[in-house]
Amino acid sequence: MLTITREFRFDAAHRLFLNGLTDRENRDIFGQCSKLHGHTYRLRVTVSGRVHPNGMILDFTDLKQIVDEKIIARYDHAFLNEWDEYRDQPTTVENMCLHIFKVLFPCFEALGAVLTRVQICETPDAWATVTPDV
Ligand SMILES: Nc1nc2c(c(=O)[nH]1)N=C([C@H](O)[C@H](O)COP(=O)(O)OP(=O)(O)OP(=O)(O)O)CN2
Ligand SMILES: [Zn+2]
Repeated sequence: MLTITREFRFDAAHRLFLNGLTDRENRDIFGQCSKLHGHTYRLRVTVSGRVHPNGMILDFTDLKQIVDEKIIARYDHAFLNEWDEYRDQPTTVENMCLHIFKVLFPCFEALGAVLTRVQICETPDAWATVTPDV
């Protein structure tokens, strides 16, 4: 399969916790990550589709515009826990990937491309990846 990928970066703060638990209980589960801290996240977005006569699946500029508008504008320099999508679930890279995939999929579908992978790196050596169900 032929795909194209663009990488984005955003800085955001978060803390990992479960609603309804005490600070002590959250600290037992999430350790230091239950305290407020931040990351420079790297987000990789991959799409596939047919190669158009211009030689492109999708212009990287259009890909960037969509991701900037739908994701980066909301998440860069944000406190992630404040967003509705994380009201009832922790701001792990797993949940972030699942949410971003859900948001972006229809945007690329409207342009005739298929979102095939979303990957978020929280640190240089820890990340999550989501691909569509087959
Ligand atoms: N499966 C997941 N595990 C963890 C996540 C996650 O999103 N998914 N997130 C965190 C925290 O956000 C934490 O900030 C991760 O930072 P990290 O530096 O990796 O923390 P560590 O203590 O594990 O690494 P050190 O290199 O020892 O500082 C935690 N887990
Ligand atoms: Zn963290």
